[in-house]
Amino acid sequence: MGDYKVFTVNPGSTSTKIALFEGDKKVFSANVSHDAGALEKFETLADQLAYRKETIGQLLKENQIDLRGLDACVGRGGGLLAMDGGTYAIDELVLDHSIHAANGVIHPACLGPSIAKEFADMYGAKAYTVNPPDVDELQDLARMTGIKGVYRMVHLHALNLKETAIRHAESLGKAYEDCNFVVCHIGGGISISAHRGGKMVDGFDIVGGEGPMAPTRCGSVCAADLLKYCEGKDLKEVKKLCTRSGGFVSHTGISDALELTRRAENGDPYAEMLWNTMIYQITKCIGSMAAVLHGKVDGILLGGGMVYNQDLVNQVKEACDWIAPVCAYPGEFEMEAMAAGAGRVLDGKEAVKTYSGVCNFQGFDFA
Ligand SMILES: Nc1ncnc2c1ncn2[C@@H]1O[C@H](COP(=O)(O)OP(=O)(O)O)[C@@H](O)[C@H]1O
Ligand SMILES: CCCC(=O)OP(=O)(O)O
Repeated sequence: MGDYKVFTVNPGSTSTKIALFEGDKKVFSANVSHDAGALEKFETLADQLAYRKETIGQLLKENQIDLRGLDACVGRGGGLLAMDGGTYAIDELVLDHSIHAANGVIHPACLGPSIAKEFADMYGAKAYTVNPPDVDELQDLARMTGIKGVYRMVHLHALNLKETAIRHAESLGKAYEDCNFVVCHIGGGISISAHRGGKMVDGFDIVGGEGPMAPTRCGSVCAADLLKYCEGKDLKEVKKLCTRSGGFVSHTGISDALELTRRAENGDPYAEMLWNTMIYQITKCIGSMAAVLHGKVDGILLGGGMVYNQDLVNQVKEACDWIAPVCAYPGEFEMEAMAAGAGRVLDGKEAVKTYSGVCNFQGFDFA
């Protein structure tokens, strides 16, 4: 990659991460934690924009970071209508759809494009968003459900999943497009996905209640049980089980997996059962993605914060390494992925994409 100066911005639920890259070298990074109360006072995501930008400006000033000569600024995206993977120019449509969460998924990542565009304009740089969670490359077979008119659409940690896959393919001396992988992000939310020919051809929707239970998410639940559970309840509150109040939060009130494992180690049988159940469900989902790839799997790749836990990695290996080698990439490469995505288009290795604003799946002609 050329020696491009790229500034990356990743707004999260309780943090704002920034990083500056020169070529593939990270020359500065910072992660500001926001007090939950400080964010709660903002009614809408858009209301947080000024506060987030101010936080970033202050960080740059305190650390004497000079963005002059910037080539590109990349913001993690969100809120966009389903799209193919790639690096997208941030234009008026991206700005409008992300800040207003056109797809109805309200997540702080939606602030990324607005922040990136502002810094890019300030320094005469390009503004991009790379593989936002709205990337949906499902194959047709993965779309249909048993209810007429209901089709599967997914949201996943596309940024980290794809970067992990690209890096692992490189380590095998291959191109991502020539490999088959099952790639997982195991953090506050858990993404499990099947990658073939450089596309995420199947996966579980992390905002819709699919896949394994996660620290903040309920995961797949029998439809009949869920309908019964909904009786007499506020549906808005029930829906939060899919993204915020499910999983460990529903059972224990805490989302911190590290704390849950401490409780399990100290002999709490409930915590131990939850931990083992989550891992069991992860392995079942990995198995189903391996079947999607007809068993031709070059690797099962594990990323995300919980992969720092050796027990989790061991249990997944024990259950799944008959399918393919299980490789752990603890933490995430989100900032690196954004810089690399900008680098690929600045280098001309990949064409920059224009967001169409039209969902990339429009149903089947015959159904
Ligand atoms: N050694 C560990 N054992 C168990 N959980 C861990 C460990 N290290 C980090 N975690 C958990 O990982 C989760 C955060 O993962 P991360 O990928 O950063 O989350 P997010 O996807 O929300 O950004 C937290 O619940 C944290 O407690
Ligand atoms: C919009 C989906 C992105 C997401 O769920 O990320 P986290 O799990 O990090 O909240």
